[in-house]
Amino acid sequence: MAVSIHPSVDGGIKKGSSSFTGGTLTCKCASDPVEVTVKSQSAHNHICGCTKCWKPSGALFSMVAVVPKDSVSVTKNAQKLKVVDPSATIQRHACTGCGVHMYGRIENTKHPFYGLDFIHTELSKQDGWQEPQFAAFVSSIIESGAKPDNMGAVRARIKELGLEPYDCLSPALMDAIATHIAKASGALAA
Ligand SMILES: N[C@@H](CCC(=O)N[C@@H](CS)C(=O)NCC(=O)O)C(=O)O
Ligand SMILES: [Zn+2]
Ligand SMILES: [Zn+2]
Repeated sequence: MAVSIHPSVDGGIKKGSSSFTGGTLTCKCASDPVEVTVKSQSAHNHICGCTKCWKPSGALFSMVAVVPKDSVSVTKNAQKLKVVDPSATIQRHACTGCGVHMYGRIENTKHPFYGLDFIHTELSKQDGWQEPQFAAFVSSIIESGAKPDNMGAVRARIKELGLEPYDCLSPALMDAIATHIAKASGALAA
């Protein structure tokens, strides 16, 4: 049986729609669910193996994308949200009822990704969100208890799905982060 990566990709990756302009994310509470409205298509969608990103139960990976923070608003039951780890770079606002992370925000204005919020588009009923582009922090699944001996099979399955596995972010995003830092330090002309 194929290794299960995440329910949104296990059956094959379905392309998003270039005309899609956003939708609503709903947590998993049976009553009074939190609702977040996103008025934008998502970008840089990827699966993430790190211990900090929210994963649906049983999944090895999370699926997470970014949107401009100004396109994100909490439209129902905001009182149920709480920041999981206030010391983290990404402030993940989770539902205190079901544990789902509704959005993650970077408050540090100097951070390379400041202005972008992190969202899990699987929480939306709408079709058309950008499909995942790569797999990040693959080795980190071991930190959640995945068997090191199975990593070859996990990476092979990710490749079979058409995604490239990386142990940090993708080269394009790592280059963007390094460029931002080099411009801030003066090593590169701004
Ligand atoms: N190996 C670590 C990696 C954590 C990590 O660096 N996660 C990345 C991808 S989400 C990140 O940008 N984290 C910032 C944060 O969590 O605030 C873990 O699994 O906990
Ligand atoms: Zn909830
Ligand atoms: Zn992550």
